[in-house]
Amino acid sequence: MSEHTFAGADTMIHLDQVTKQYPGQDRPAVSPLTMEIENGEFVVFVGPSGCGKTTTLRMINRLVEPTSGDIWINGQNVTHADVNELRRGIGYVIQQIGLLPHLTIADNIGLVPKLLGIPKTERRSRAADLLDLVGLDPKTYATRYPRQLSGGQQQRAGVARALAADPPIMLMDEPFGAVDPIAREKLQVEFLKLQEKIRKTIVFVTHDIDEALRLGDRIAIFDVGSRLAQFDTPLNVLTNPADDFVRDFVGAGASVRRLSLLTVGDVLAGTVDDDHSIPLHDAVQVTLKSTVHQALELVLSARADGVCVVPDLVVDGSSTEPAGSTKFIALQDLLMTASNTPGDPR
Ligand SMILES: Nc1ncnc2c1ncn2[C@@H]1O[C@H](COP(=O)(O)OP(=O)(O)OP(=O)(O)O)[C@@H](O)[C@H]1O
Repeated sequence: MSEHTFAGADTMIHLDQVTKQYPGQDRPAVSPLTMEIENGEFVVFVGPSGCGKTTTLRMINRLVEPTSGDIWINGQNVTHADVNELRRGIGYVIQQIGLLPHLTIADNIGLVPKLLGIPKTERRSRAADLLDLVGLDPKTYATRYPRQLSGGQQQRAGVARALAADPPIMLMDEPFGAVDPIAREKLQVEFLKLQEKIRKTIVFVTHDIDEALRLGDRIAIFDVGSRLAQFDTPLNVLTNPADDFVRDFVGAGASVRRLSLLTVGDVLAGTVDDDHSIPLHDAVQVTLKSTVHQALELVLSARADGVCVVPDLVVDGSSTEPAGSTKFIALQDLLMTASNTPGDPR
């Protein structure tokens, strides 16, 4: 395997001009695509059906072999490397879950560790730890069979199984696609908390723009033929859509989505620091990390004049902000942020 020479030092996955032409198809499923994903980054592929998201994802662990181009993982060219070795470092979660019905949940999770020769007692305790991590009580669920779990619970067990060999990379193809909207939102929130702990490099495919905006550090918006229309942070996608395709894909409601991503701290950072007098009696308190959406809800329900931005969480008795940094943002300025949405033409 040759060493990588040109991508950034922190790059975990580098797709370099990869293409996929399936046999018998007129057009390539993926035309030359180049992208870099950093170590510990959560990247979401989103786009209309048939634009090559799954094909691209599967080229990373070579479930689909690229027709041309190179795949680099952590500085190594793995385009022609041993696939078993490659896949050991890559967890894979799919919508259909793929838990084996005749094995208990603990044995399903222990499958890959077993192949790696890890002894039974260690496999058991690792399965229990992983079940804990994904929010399933091992005492209850370790000995159950997949059919004895709900769809959402099976999905969590699928995530635990993908994490069993502690791979640095996780590929996830519509993992929450089959669960109902409420369970899905809960899984998303829990999965974000999990990612804060495990800091894996994650590539996640979805059709759902809201899921993409909620989860991704960056989102890759695919157009037909795998044209990468935009690869950027959720806020930038909403604020500065690269073209009409992205603008249409994000669609109506970009303003509201943007307000859920923009924090009060972002608003303050963009304002001139003139000396506002603070009418404390008419302001509700928020922190720098509150979203503009939350701030507006509070102000409107309290019929206040604005928000008083108090320092963030107090850690060890000392705040993370210097004393005396309390700022006031008037309702009209919050509303200006709401109307200042270049991402939403409507
Ligand atoms: N095994 C295959 N053989 C031939 N063509 C295929 C194969 N798999 C996918 N394709 C075609 O390649 C294109 C890209 O498919 P892919 O599944 O990667 O898209 P996608 O964006 O993930 O779609 P979806 O969101 O519907 O899952 C489609 O036109 C699809 O029909």
